[in-house]
Amino acid sequence: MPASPVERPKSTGLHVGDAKPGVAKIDPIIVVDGVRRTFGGLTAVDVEHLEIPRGVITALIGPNGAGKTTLFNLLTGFDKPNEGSWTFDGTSISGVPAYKVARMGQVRTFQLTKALGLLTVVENMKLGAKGQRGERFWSSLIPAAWRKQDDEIEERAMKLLAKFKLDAKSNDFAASLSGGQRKLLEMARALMSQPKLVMLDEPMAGVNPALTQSLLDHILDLKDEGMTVLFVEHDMHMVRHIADWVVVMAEGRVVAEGDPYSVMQDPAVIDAYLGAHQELDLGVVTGRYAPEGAEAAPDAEVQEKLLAAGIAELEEEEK
Ligand SMILES: Nc1ncnc2c1ncn2[C@@H]1O[C@H](COP(=O)(O)OP(=O)(O)OP(=O)(O)O)[C@@H](O)[C@H]1O
Repeated sequence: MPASPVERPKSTGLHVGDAKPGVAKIDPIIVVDGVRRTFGGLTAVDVEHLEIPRGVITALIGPNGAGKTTLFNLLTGFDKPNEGSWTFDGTSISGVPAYKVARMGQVRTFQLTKALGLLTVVENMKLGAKGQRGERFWSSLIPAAWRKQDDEIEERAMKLLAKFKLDAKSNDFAASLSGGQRKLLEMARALMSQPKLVMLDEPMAGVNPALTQSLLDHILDLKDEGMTVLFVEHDMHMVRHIADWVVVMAEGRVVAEGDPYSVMQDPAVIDAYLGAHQELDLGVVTGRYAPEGAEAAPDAEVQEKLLAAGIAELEEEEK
């Protein structure tokens, strides 16, 4: 039997006034204004105003094609908008390239590509370290300084790998890892740069149940260690139990915001996005339960709305 998880309370009181799209946060780490990105005639992102709260876990959800990944790419400097601006930690970073954004403390996980799979696990980790002296011309002329820093980086990498239970695999090719281990490596690599904000793109995709708990615990640990987490995810069980705040996008816009319990009971969100598979409760593995007064699994009510929307019937017919 796995040990009972330590209960980790959700953060509340994050916003000012009613929870509606664009609502101001008490302490935002990211503030987005008028960001629009089009591809030909298609508007992929059209966000009027969005604030991401600091020091907590925010989920970005929405149907396929809602613009979540495009917004991630814009905020991290991997893509450029047609218009709009945003700040990170009070500094404008619109138009700042990805490597500089990462150096400022805002990192995202990126998928282990084929090329990175041909590097070892520890080599992947070293790529995540920022400001490596060996990259700079003058200091690279002093091999002793370079080696000392390389040793420090390797030591940090091995400590993180031990935390993520990947240390025994440090010299294996990254391509040999399982889907879940890859996700852990992607997260560990992001932490090499000691970030303030970690952005995770579908952390649960391809993860088998054996590693689910470990992955969720690591994400909750990031928050406990003082980092802000923003993640895109389709797995609603995870969103409900991990997120302190949820932002819903559809057709490029932010259509709803709020704590997970309210957002997931919003009929507009259910209609637009949620399936009928809400019956599982992850509180048992994450130690995150619904606050007093909120229904963790509002199954009967949700089921009713789904029936009204014709979604539950559809599921029945498909069986
Ligand atoms: N490079 C591109 N060129 C053309 N269209 C693009 C490009 N990138 C994204 N799009 C389009 O922009 C829209 C938003 O895509 P995006 O990938 O951001 O959505 P998403 O919410 O992340 O979806 P998913 O959940 O399926 O990953 C989609 O209609 C997509 O086809």
